[in-house]
Amino acid sequence: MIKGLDIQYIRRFLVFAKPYKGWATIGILMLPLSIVTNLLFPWLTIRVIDDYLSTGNYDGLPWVIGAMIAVVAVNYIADSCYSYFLRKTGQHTLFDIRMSLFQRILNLPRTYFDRTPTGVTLSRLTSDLEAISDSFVMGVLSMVRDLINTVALIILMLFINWPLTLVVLTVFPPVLYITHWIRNKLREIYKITRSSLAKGTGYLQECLFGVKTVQLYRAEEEVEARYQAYTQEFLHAQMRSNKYDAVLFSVITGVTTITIGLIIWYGSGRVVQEAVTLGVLIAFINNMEKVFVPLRDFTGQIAAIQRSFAAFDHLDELFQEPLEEDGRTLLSPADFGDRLRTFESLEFRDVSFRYTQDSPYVLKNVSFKLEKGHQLALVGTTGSGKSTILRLISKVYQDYEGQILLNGIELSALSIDDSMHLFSLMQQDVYLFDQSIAFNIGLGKASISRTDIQEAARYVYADEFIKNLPDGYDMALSGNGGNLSAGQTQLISFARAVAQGGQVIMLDEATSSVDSVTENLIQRAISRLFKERTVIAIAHRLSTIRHSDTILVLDQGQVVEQGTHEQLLARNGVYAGLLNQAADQDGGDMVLT
Ligand SMILES: Nc1ncnc2c1ncn2[C@@H]1O[C@H](COP(=O)(O)OP(=O)(O)OP(=O)(O)O)[C@@H](O)[C@H]1O
Repeated sequence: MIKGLDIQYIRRFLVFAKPYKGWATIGILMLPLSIVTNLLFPWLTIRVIDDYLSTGNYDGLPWVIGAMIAVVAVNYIADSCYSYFLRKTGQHTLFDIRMSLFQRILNLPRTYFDRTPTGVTLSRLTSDLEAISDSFVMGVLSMVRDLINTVALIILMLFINWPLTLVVLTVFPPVLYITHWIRNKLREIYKITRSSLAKGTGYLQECLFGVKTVQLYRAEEEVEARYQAYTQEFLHAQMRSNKYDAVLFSVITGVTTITIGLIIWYGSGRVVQEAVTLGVLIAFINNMEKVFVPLRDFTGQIAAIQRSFAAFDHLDELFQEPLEEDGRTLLSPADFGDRLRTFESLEFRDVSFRYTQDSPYVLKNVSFKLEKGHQLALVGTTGSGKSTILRLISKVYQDYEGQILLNGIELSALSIDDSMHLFSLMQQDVYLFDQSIAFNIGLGKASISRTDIQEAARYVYADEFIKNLPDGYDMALSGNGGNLSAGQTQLISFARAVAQGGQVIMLDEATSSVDSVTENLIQRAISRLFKERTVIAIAHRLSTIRHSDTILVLDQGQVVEQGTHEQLLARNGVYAGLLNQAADQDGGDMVLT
């Protein structure tokens, strides 16, 4: 009844259980013991009734009763060990799946995050894994045991009295048909349930992230209405699945009762004719419970297992997401030797790029060269492609046309680790974790010392303000640096980039205005970097732009002008126009946006 695809999933995920096969083996070895003791009990019941109670000969009866007690005890122990060891295997396996998924998510390309809301990924790691833990690990274990027990019981019943067993078996085909039909229905519904839950979680995550904006713009009602729509979809799917669950449950309960009635009706007639003993009839009535109750539970477990198959489906999708470097042939360190030890040059040759196959080009034949010790400023109106250039250098996106040469080597042939160690990125939209300032500066450099962290902060003039904060470098940040000012956040981002130790600084200059003292520190840090390092900067402030050896002016993805500040001013073209525009709006340092 398990479809080919399901078996494929199970196989794929069973690989994770391999390290725990010792525990699984102990659990599985308990199964025959559980089955044998389960069969011995009805057999001993028949013996007690037919050989002792019906004949009035009680010699040896205490031994048989003793044996029955021992059988029950062994059955109990075998069942407990079976559940304990297999659950332990399941839970450790899930732990490994969770860690492996998390690691994979961290390495997925940016395109995945562009098209997938964060909440959807979040629900894969939380509710989908929970569904597998609750339903698959627990459900499958009891289902397998119940199924084997039921088959074994039916075989025993056939041996004891086949005509009575045939009475029982006549009801099996309709029951199996109904179970199969409802199973398919439930599977469809569980898929909807999980995807609406994921959508709801995604939206919830987005709302909580932007709750301040929601409150500021009084958008509570609008946001609530959308959340209600998602949760309502979830509720409807749940209601539908409840309906099928209820039908299934009552069908099985009804069938059990009818079959017991049939057995009593047919069996008592045979007892009167002395074709069946009383012990056999009583054992059959008892066995009915043992055949149908697992069948009823089995259908309940099927519902839970459907839920976990839908979850497997989602996790499998995530495991199938290609990693950025999948399918690419990369050069190994042996191929490029020590040509990447120090930064020499970075060259764009006719680079064109679009984010997706069906979207327009955002970079068109861009060419420039950055030499060691030089500074390059990227200038242009919003959306002209400046950040995209930095993203291509950082290998956040890779499928560009043309050539990007790092020290003469094609960038797409290098792994992120082999190329990115030469660069440090100073982001505008820096993310600060809810950890200490020291942790945030040293991010990604597990072995960095406190002295090096302080050195990096001193280099960008951040040391003084950090030392004046309560707890200094150990001050805990919260809410993405919500307890710092915008300027302080920028300085920490600068310190983080310097601590990374890259030879080329990629700066995405912030446009937001900060207080004049911090602004002064930021300007001093930038001019120090421009004097001492190789820099490629998305520059907005005239003071930053003027420090650059080369200014690249971009317009709608194309390089329209290239030169020094003086050369471009003399040209009186796009750059001069941008400057004039900024001069009209600004009082102090001009900001080109
Ligand atoms: N992840 C993305 N997916 C699809 N299109 C994108 C993506 N990021 C940017 N774009 C598009 O690419 C174009 C260039 O964007 P880019 O961020 O490089 O501009 P920019 O010059 O850095 O702008 P700004 O100064 O406003 O930051 C824009 O039209 C933008 O809409």
